[in-house]
Amino acid sequence: MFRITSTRLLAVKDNVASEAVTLILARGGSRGVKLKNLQTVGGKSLLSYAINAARAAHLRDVTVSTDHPLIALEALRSWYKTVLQLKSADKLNKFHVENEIFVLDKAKIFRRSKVTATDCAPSIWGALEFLASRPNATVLVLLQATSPFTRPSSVRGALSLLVESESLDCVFSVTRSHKLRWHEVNGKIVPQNFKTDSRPRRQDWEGELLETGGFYITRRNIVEQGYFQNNKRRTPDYCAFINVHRKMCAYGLDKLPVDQPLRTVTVQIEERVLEEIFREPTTSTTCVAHSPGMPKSIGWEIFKREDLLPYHF
Ligand SMILES: CC(=O)N[C@H]1[C@H]([C@H](O)[C@H](O)CO)O[C@](O)(C(=O)O)C[C@@H]1O
Repeated sequence: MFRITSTRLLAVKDNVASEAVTLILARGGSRGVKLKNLQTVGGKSLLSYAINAARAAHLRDVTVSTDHPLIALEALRSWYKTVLQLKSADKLNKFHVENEIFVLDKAKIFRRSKVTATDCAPSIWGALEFLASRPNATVLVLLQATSPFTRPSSVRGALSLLVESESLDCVFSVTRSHKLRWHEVNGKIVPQNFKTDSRPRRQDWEGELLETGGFYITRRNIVEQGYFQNNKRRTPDYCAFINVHRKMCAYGLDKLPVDQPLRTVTVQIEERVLEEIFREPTTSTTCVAHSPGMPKSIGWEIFKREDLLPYHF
């Protein structure tokens, strides 16, 4: 498992990273939640979180691919908070079209075709359609708007990891889980990742990696073969995994605190606590909860929420 550090972030070779293109797929016809990409969390649309993450990660070439005018408008609004106030025709005339992509300064909107925006179309179709218009791109960064907590530093770090390591074909976001899974077989429940007579203890088990869906960074040749990930071998030889914030995985979108201000300070503290426990699972709970700069109540709140009590001592 790789950890992204700020030193690594500084080491990004901009010339290589510049061959990377970032894509946010945001179709209008989402079935489960209508116009899902425009739904808000903490007062901001899911799409704007993805755009902001891309901008904060200093990704140079970011495109939103959509088949829906409101989504295109929201993409522009997120790029330029004032775009809705652009009343002068002069400003609007600055739009131009390049290879099917509407460009307004740095904001790019790709007109997604109906075929790649249907219910049964997988993301890879949208990615392939877009890449066809970008023959010089060697790396695709796919950001999913359904993960509003994707951290810019994770994306930037993941991209540098890929561009620095020729042997890597893809880097995508995962989280580590120690949950015991069961599945149903003919009306009976059967343990899936453990045996009932030897239940793993958290501290003796490295857990499992769960794909969070936050981002997928893949070399062009792999995408052209129809995949975001290759399955040649396990990490770190071909795929690398970034441990991203557990929250993305632990909370479904439906459980997010919709339209309530996000407590970002808590998120950072939470990450510190969890990292500490992953690094040293035998650390005492009291020790972590009382570490310098850690408000006591928050420490305990995190343990409770993450089911680390009473299992973590
Ligand atoms: C890159 C990719 O395959 N994206 C797919 C994601 C991820 O599989 C999921 O986010 C992983 O958690 O799921 C969907 O959004 C979904 O099921 O509606 C479809 C989308 O095509």
